[in-house]
Amino acid sequence: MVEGATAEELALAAELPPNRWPLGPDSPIEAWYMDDSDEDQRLPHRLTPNQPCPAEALHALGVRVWALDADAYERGDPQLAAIRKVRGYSYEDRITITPEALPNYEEKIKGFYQEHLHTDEEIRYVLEGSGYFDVRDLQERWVRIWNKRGALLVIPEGIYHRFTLDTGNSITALRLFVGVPVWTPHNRPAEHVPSRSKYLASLGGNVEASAVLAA
Ligand SMILES: CSCCC(=O)/C(O)=C/O
Ligand SMILES: [Fe+2]
Repeated sequence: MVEGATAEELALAAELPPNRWPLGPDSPIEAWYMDDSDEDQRLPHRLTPNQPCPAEALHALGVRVWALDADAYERGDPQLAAIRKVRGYSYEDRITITPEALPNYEEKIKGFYQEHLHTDEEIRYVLEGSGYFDVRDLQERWVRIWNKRGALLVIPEGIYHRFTLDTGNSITALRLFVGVPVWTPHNRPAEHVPSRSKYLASLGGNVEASAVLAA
């Protein structure tokens, strides 16, 4: 139990089991396996036919999601407050990614789309617009996670991932963090970064199972 959190806060912040995840085309979050074409990164890159990534597969990779009421943000959303408290997210800022709003836009966009990992969780809450967070699964496939207004996404320390805008070309998101933020990306290969082995160890049997599947 998190110190100081009430039962109500714990319930509001609770992780949903994957079979109740708010994933799908009518939800703020949707996930699918990507094709390998090198067309514009902002296109959806769905396979034909589309192959959704099941919530259980994302959960097994350590990804966590919530669909929040973005309209409630400005008036102080109790669910977001509870998640922040229970998960210890003490830092918060806001990033808007458009050519006009983001200094060094072209360079930043390129950097976000380089496959990388971080030494902490990456936590983003979409307030406006949308974008794609791609994560690598254990068979080296890219899973594209489409995050729209209301999507709160947590991707684990040590997972290889990247970010791109979609064809809407705009996103405003909250960046949350435990303590003083460290944004440094470690571009692949980053096997020497302790967070990578920590991540793989955290997956436990999933790594062995995936090796068998990939063989
Ligand atoms: C919408 S947040 C921009 C992407 C980012 O901060 C990051 O680290 C991507 O991996
Ligand atoms: Fe990142």
